[in-house]
Amino acid sequence: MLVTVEGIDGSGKSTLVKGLAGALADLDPVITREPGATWVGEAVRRAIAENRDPITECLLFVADHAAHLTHVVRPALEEGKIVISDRYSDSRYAYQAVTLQGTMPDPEGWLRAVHVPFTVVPDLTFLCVLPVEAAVTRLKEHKEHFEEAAVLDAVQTNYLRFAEAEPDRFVLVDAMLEKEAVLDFVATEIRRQAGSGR
Ligand SMILES: Nc1ncnc2c1ncn2[C@@H]1O[C@H](COP(=O)(O)OP(=O)(O)O)[C@@H](O)[C@H]1O
Ligand SMILES: Cc1cn([C@H]2C[C@H](O)[C@@H](COP(=O)(O)OP(=O)(O)O)O2)c(=O)[nH]c1=O
Repeated sequence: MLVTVEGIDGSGKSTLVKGLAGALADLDPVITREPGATWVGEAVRRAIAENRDPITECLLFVADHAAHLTHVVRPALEEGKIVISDRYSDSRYAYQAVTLQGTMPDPEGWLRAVHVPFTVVPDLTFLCVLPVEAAVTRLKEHKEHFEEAAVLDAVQTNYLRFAEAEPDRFVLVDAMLEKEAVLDFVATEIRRQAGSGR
């Protein structure tokens, strides 16, 4: 079963995924992430730091996804493992649809067409949702971050649109709850879905 965790920067994804490793230890999940599950992530970090060309950056994110699938996701799924990924293809559809605006007519359509022939669609996607101002406050307090509030707002609007279009795959998570409550909600839902044989 492939589970992904999505949401804007500062929505609590990394905290949640770390918590899931402990809370679901008996299910022996493979915990992974995009970008950075393979060496390609280093090229992505460099592209983000240099902040030059959005198409180059986007294609590096896609390359990171391809390597992630080949070296981590597919092998683990073939072994029957539960795979939990902190970000996955919906991050591209949500973020690059914004960063590629003005470079081509229909960035989201292009991104989806690039992924479809080789990606593995998640069984379950948790979308961590919170007011953009709350995410920005958390980020300012605790870590470096890359995106402006206006970008994060557009990204979150995209994510919510995806969730509405695929209600069977997406589960909305109230990211304003206490960390423990978020973890408990998501861990319970993963156990329920794993038990139903997804
Ligand atoms: N539910 C929560 N309530 C309050 N603060 C949180 C919560 N979850 C995470 N945080 C804090 O917010 C910051 C960003 O969280 P993080 O997990 O790194 O987000 P992301 O991976 O989505 O960017 C961290 O300092 C983290 O401790
Ligand atoms: C995976 C992915 C990430 N990103 C962005 C989101 C983040 O701003 C940045 C780094 O991702 P990440 O390290 O997950 O940041 P955070 O933990 O703060 O959410 O890259 C994309 O723009 N497209 C993608 O496909």
